[in-house]
Amino acid sequence: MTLFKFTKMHGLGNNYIYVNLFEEQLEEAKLPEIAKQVANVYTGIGSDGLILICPSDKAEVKMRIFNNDGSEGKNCGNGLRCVAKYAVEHKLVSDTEFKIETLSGLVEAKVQLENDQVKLVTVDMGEPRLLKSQIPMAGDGNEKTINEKMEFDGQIYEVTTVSMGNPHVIFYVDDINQAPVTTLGPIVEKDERFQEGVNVEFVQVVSEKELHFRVWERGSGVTQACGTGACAAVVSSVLNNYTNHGEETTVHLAGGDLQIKWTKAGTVLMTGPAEVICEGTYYLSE
Ligand SMILES: N[C@H](CCC[C@H](N)C(=O)O)C(=O)O
Repeated sequence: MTLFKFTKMHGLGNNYIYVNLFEEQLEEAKLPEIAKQVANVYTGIGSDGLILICPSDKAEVKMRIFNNDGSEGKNCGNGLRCVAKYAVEHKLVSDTEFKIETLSGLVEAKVQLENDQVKLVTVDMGEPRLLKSQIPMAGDGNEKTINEKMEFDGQIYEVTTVSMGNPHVIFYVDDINQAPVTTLGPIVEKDERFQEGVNVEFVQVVSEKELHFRVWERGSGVTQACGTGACAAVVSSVLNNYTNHGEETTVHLAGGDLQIKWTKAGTVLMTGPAEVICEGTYYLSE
C-alpha cells in the first residue's frame, strides 16, 4: 500500500492537493494517475489537481502542477502563492522573499507574515509572452493576437491571447453572469488551433481599475480562480486599452479578488491570499 502525507490548500477557492517531495516519494510515471485519483471528489480527496513541492537546483523550491485530468500544467498562479506559504511555514526557505522554479521558468515570491503565518503573497510572474508562437497557437508565429476575430462553434468572436508560461485566450463579455463558461469554454479549450490546448477566460470590464473574471481551465474545467488567467486578463486589458499599463487592477474572480499590475518594467505582479484547508495521509489505490 503506497501512502503519502498531503496538505490541501487553496488560493481563492482554486484548491490543490500539495505533496512535499522533500519528505515524500512518488513514482514519476504514476503522477498523472495520482493527480486524477486525489482530485476525484467521490473516491479521492477532491481538488482541482495535484501540486508537488520539489527540491530544485535553480531556486529554493520547485513547483509542478497537474490538472484534475492528469495533464501537467507549466504554471499556476494560485498554486505559487500556496507553495510560497507552505515553504515559509515549513521552513523550506529561510527568507520571506525567494525564487520558485516552474516548468515555464523562475518566479520571485514575497510573503507577508502575521504572527508567523503567511496571509498574503506577491509573486512576480515574469513577462507575458504575446507572439502566436509563444502561446502556442496557429497562424503567423511572429504576430500577436489582440482583439482578433476567431470562429468557434459557428460564431465569430474577437479574442486576445496571452501566455504566462501557460496558454490563455480572453473573451470580453458585457455581463459576466451571462458568460458562456461551460458551453463555449470546453469547445475552445480543445480547439486544434491551440496545439497544447488553452485556458479560456471571460472578462467584463468594470472600469480602468476593475475587471470581473470567470474561467474554464485547461485540464480542470470551471475553477473558482485562475491566477495565471487573471494575469493574462490584465495584460490583455492593457493591450485593448481597457486598463492602464503600470497601474494596479483589481480582478474579481468567483473565489475572491486578486491585485494585479503589469509593470512598466514588463513583468506582471500578482498579490493574493493562500490558505491551508487540511492535512492528512492519502492511501493510494493501486
Ligand atoms: N489549468 C492550467 C494550470 C493551472 C492554472 C491555474 N489554476 C492558476 O492558478 O494559474 C493549465 O493547464 O495551464
